[in-house]
Amino acid sequence: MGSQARIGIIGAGGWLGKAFSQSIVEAGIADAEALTLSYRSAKPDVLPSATWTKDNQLLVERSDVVIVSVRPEDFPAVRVSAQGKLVISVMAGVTLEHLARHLQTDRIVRSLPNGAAEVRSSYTPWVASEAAGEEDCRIAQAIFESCGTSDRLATEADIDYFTGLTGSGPAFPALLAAAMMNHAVARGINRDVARRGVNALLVGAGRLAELRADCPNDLVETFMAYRGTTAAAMDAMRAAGIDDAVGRGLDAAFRKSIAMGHADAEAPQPTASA
Ligand SMILES: NC(=O)c1ccc[n+]([C@@H]2O[C@H](COP(=O)([O-])OP(=O)(O)OC[C@H]3O[C@@H](n4cnc5c(N)ncnc54)[C@H](OP(=O)(O)O)[C@@H]3O)[C@@H](O)[C@H]2O)c1
Ligand code: PRO
Repeated sequence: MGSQARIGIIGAGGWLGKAFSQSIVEAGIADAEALTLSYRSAKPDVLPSATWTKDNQLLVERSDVVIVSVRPEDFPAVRVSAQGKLVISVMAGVTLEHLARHLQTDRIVRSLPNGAAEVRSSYTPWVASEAAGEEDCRIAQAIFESCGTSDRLATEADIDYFTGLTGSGPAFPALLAAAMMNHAVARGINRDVARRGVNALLVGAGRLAELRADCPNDLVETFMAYRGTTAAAMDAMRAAGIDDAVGRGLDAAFRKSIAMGHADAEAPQPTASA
């Protein structure tokens, strides 16, 4: 499809929809003029040369590839027929089977990016339906790589697991950083200074990980080997159950993703209309 790909994004006014529409143009996968972007409330003030619409069926008709980027609870209200089109979903917990039934196409890629797509640093795992062809998979992978890195996974259950691991993932360093900042402020450190310090270490840790590409266990051992302040802190955090807490969190995210898929299966069948 090259630069002539006609791509539609349902929910293009949202966090991921905006990131994808911009990264697709930046990467030269499609010109802005070849994008049809839908919104529900306010028309976003980006990509003015794309076609913006509230009509999702019109979007489907104008597109070869349709990306669905609404929240899972809003998906039932997206009543379109995408027969014969490639659909790429970024929605958490919405199964391939439900996507095919609801959108009336068997060419589906189910993916799970993360919020770092906004800074073109998402990690996006994906799976494809049996009917999705080689060219479908190639364009999907190119779209994901326009805003970060990506892997095709073996099974749909793996996507449910990665929904917590990397889809929700950027929230977890943020959770750790919030705990650190709260601790510093409780110790009487100025809030702005604590925020700058903690934000800087998040960015620095990310850049170090990018540069060294070490296994996280190796990085932990490198710090442990000093047997100094860092090891004292990490020993205390482990003794307090940090590994168990993280495991419980990832299990909870996996269960939630599966439960969302089951809820979909019980949802009433929509009637296709614009
Ligand atoms: N953000 C993440 O970190 C992340 C990571 C992985 C996967 N996801 C998945 O990605 C999807 C989008 O997430 P998000 O964070 O981008 O959510 P978001 O910021 O809330 O964006 C969703 C957008 O969809 C719009 N919308 C809802 N119904 C619509 C309709 N019928 N037609 C057109 N637009 C419609 C909403 O419009 P309004 O302005 O009217 O609400 C909103 O702008 C979700 O399914 C989520 O599970 C998100
Ligand atoms: N954000 C969405 C959620 O929390 C999907 C993964 C990350 O459900």
